[in-house]
Amino acid sequence: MTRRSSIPREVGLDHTKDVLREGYQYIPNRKKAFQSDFFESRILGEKTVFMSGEEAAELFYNTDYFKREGAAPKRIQKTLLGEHGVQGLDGAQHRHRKEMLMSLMSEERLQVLDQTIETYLDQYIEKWEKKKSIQLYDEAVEMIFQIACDWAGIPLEQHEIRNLAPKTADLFESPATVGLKQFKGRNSRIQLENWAKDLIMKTREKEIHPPEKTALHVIAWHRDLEGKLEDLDAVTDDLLNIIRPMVAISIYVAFTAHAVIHHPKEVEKLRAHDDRDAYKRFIQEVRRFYPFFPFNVARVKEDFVYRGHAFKENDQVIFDFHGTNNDLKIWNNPDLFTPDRFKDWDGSPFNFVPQGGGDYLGGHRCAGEWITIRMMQIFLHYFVEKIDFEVPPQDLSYSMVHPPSRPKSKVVMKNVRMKI
Ligand code: HEM
Repeated sequence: MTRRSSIPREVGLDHTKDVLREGYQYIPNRKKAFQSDFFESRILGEKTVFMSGEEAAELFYNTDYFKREGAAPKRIQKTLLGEHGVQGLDGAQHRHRKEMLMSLMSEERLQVLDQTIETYLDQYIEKWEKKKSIQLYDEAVEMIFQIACDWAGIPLEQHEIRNLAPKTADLFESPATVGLKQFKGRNSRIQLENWAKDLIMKTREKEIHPPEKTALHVIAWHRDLEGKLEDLDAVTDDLLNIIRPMVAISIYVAFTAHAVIHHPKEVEKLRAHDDRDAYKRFIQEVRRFYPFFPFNVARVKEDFVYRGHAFKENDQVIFDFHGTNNDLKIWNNPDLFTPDRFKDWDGSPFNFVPQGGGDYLGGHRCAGEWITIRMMQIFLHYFVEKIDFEVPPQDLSYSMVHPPSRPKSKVVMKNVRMKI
């Protein structure tokens, strides 16, 4: 029996190649062509409902309808996420682990992070002053790796910084790749898992003593729902779920610098007012405007009907982050970089979703959104108020096809100087 549906369907056997060819624009292009926020297509040999926009976000993040178990493709688990992370959990197990991760995000711990970021930035700027030019993205990867480990209570040897910082970047640079780059990402994941496992075992065996409330301490001593010490593979992924995405903020740091370079009038506004809200609005606009993760995948929990479409248990669904952040129904002139639009933003958890939507504890919204915003704000403050730099000719364009995108030149800055 064929299924009836009011959702438009893209004809053809399989559209995986179109997804790879069009990248961030695959869903928005069809949304426009079908004049619909929902459409059905086939990718990786599976019938899939694609959805975009505010209503779609509300549906996607409803855990009565969708689950994450068995949703993420293996190539993403073996690079970005790990096979035992919270991303693949549902229900009570998910909530229990997510509560532990969210406990790391207290105001007290975020203030410690703010200070740590400033300390490292001051040290790095001293180093940059001695160089003719720097590549901001690479510097940020190395610096934020140390910031993350310091904040997480992880002891680091000098040689580990050079070895592990770029490997951490491999995890978020490789998921959408094939061949050698994918192989490199998988290898880096194995090495980082060994490193994280070793840190957790040493903590449990009291060979090292990370301070209380740090991520390493909290994660290593976490107990499961039955009160037993959490499974080693699970906590290994939890620890990497802190370090890896903190390092990934390097991409946003590069895009923040990109926005500073391209929007001098907006920078002038920041200088004129120097108020925290203006800085926050600028950062929110960076997160809305620039592409990061294009979309995410889930599976239908139990049969249900929505918009006349029969969703069947285990069907694949994909939700569009970038297209929602640029949706004409939500944002006026989404192609313009306009931080002031956030003066009127209603704060909905479903219409601005650079790091997912919905609820932090009950759902899969990113655990590190507050860290991301604060770290970006501090970097922005340094770019605007604390340092001078020149921008030599370079290719600052970025891809709208291959995720995660970033400025091609990695943002070269010349003659970086601390302002007097
Ligand atoms: C670079 C900036 C970041 C971006 C663009 C980002 C984006 C995302 C996205 C799109 C999701 C998936 C939401 C969903 O499942 O639908 C997610 C989940 C997650 N993120 Fe982030 N993130 C960032 C930074 C961070 C940071 C700094 C941390 C931790 C310190 C973090 C920890 C997590 C965790 C643990 C999850 C899984 C949540 C769950 O499944 O319940 N992220 N993030």
